[in-house]
Amino acid sequence: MFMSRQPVLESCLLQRLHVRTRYRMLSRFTSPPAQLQVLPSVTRCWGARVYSCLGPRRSFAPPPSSPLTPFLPARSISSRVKYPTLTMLSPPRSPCPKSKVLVLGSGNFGSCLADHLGDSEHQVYLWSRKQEFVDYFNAHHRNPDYLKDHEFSGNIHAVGPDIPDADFIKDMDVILFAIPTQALRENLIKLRPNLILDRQPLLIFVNKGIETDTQALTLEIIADTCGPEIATRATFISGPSFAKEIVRRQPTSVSVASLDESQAQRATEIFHQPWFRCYTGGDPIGLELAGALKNVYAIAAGMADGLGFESNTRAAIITRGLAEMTRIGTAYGASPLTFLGLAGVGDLFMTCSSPTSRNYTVGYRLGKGEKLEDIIATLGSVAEGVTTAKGLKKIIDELGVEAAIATGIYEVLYEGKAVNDNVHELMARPPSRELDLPQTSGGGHAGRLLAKLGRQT
Ligand SMILES: NC(=O)C1=CN([C@@H]2O[C@H](COP(=O)(O)OP(=O)(O)OC[C@H]3O[C@@H](n4cnc5c(N)ncnc54)[C@H](O)[C@@H]3O)[C@@H](O)[C@H]2O)C=CC1
Ligand SMILES: O=C(CO)COP(=O)(O)O
Repeated sequence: MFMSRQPVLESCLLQRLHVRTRYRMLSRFTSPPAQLQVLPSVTRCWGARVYSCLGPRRSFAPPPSSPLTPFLPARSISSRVKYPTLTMLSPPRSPCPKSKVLVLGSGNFGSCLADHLGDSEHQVYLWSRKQEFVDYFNAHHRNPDYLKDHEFSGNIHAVGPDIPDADFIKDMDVILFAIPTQALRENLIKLRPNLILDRQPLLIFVNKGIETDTQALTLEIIADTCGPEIATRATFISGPSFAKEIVRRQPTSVSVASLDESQAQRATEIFHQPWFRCYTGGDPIGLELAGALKNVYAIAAGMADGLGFESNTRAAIITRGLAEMTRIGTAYGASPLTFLGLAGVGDLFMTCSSPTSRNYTVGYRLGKGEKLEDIIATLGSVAEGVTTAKGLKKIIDELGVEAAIATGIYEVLYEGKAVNDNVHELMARPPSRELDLPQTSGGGHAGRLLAKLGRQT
């Protein structure tokens, strides 16, 4: 997945002796994991390399279907079970330079990324608006609400419940926002007076959604609340990246984009590790749209699975969903290429095909006949696709692009359309050309947004 297998095998043959010698040198490592002992030698070597590259985790429970399962220790999710430290065989890239990072939002993704950065020896402050969270986290180094079985990096200190003040912020090198899109504006309004422009930390955003009332992307929310200078330098990370897999150091790759690519490069330097690859780009608008829209198609895919449809249907939803989101994105003024990247098809494929996805789960439960209010009330975590579908509908209407799947999901969620009728209506449409990109003039919505930022299209 993250490297071609042939070079891996070749380099493993060269490294095999080296790795084994180093195993013997490790006094704390008494015997290799059982899985590595029973595998054929070349495979064992590859396994040893992957295992050493991924390093130890305090929590680890590879799913039975994982392709890496044979190479990874059958570690209990309980952190009471300790495994030998193998990071020294392939240590994390040392962060250059070591940074002070404030993570806003202590849900699944905020706490997961705080852990990732803490493991890279950055000094991390994890903000929560709840005092109970702050007290519990600092006492136990665990998140009481999400990723509950994971023991978090010792380099994280929880802060809150008030938003950090100007004195605190001026010491930060990075502020990472992992707050759901609908709550971002209110938090940026609170934070803005504490940001000093000439000592502006790197601002990174990982939320995937569209603001319902305004149809604004995050870039526009930042421009509205903090001004064009801050928005232009804002950096966005998106891509197939389930929090619970990142904390287990499963190989993960993401897209990182900013209008100021030097900022995207800075973010990459902070996040990139052998188990977490970052690919930089300069189309934050496309990256944001891709991340937000894939959640709507994940609801559609889950709904089809919930109704009992199988592989043909899911493949059609993923492929037609990609065509649709590329069409919407292009009409908006984003680059169609961005939708072929990790933030586009990568994340679309993952969330449309995994019950780990909350958006897929919303769709699945709708397909099984549950009511939306009941699903939201019991999901326990945000599913951004539900609110995004509403903002997206207005964008689709304004752009005048054909987007039958997204429109159907909007009608199911907000107009009471039955899920079965939705499928029948989608299938009963007359035949059409498969792939067409809309013509854009004047840069579309992106042109207006960039003009707001003082940028020419
Ligand atoms: N969980 C995942 O694997 C990934 C999530 N994301 C995105 O990251 C964003 C956050 O998602 P999760 O952390 O998973 O959500 P979550 O539901 O696990 O946590 C949300 C966090 O935001 C906080 N929050 C909610 N309303 C708030 C407000 N008004 N002010 C301040 N804080 C507030 C909650 O207390 C909670 O700590 C979403 O946009 C999501 O799409 C992106 C990639 C992966
Ligand atoms: O965006 C995600 C992973 O990349 C998480 O997806 P869900 O929000 O559907 O769980």
